[in-house]
Amino acid sequence: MSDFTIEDLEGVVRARLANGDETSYTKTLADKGLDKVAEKFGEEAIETIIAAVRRASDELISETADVIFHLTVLLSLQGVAWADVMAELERRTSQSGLEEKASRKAPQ
Ligand SMILES: N=c1c2ncn([C@@H]3O[C@H](COP(=O)(O)OP(=O)(O)OP(=O)(O)O)[C@@H](O)[C@H]3O)c2ncn1[C@@H]1O[C@H](COP(=O)(O)O)[C@@H](O)[C@H]1O
Repeated sequence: MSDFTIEDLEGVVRARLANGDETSYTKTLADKGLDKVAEKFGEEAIETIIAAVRRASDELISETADVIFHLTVLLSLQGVAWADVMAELERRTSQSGLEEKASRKAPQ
C-alpha cells in the first residue's frame, strides 16, 4: 500500500502551478487555460472508460491515475481543494444514493 496521498499530489500540482517553468507538464498545460485542462480531463476519462470495458486492469489503473492527476490540476486552477470534495462526499454518507436520488424527484 502506497503512502502517497491525493493531498501529496495536490501539493505537487499547486507547487508547479505557482513555481513551474517550461519543463513542467502541469504548468505548460495550465498555461493553456482551464478549458484546455477540462478537455484533457475529458479525454483521460474516455480512455478510462475504454480500459474498463476492455476489462484491462493495468490500463484501468494507469488511466485512472491520469484522470485523478488532470482532475487535481482542474480543481486547483479553480481554487477548489480535494478537502472540499471529500467534505461533500462525507456529507453524503448520511444518506444512501438512492434516497438522495428520490429526494431530487419532482413531486407528482
Ligand atoms: N501524475 C502526473 C501525471 N500523470 C499524467 N501526466 C502527464 O499527462 C500527460 C498526458 O498524456 P497524454 O499522452 O494523454 O497526452 P500528451 O500527448 O502528453 O499531451 P497532449 O499533447 O495531448 O496535450 C503526459 O505528458 C503525462 O506525463 C502527469 N504529469 C505529472 N504528474 C505529477 O505531477 C508532478 C509534476 O510534474 P511536472 O509538472 O511535469 O513537473 C509529477 O512528478 C507527477 O507527480
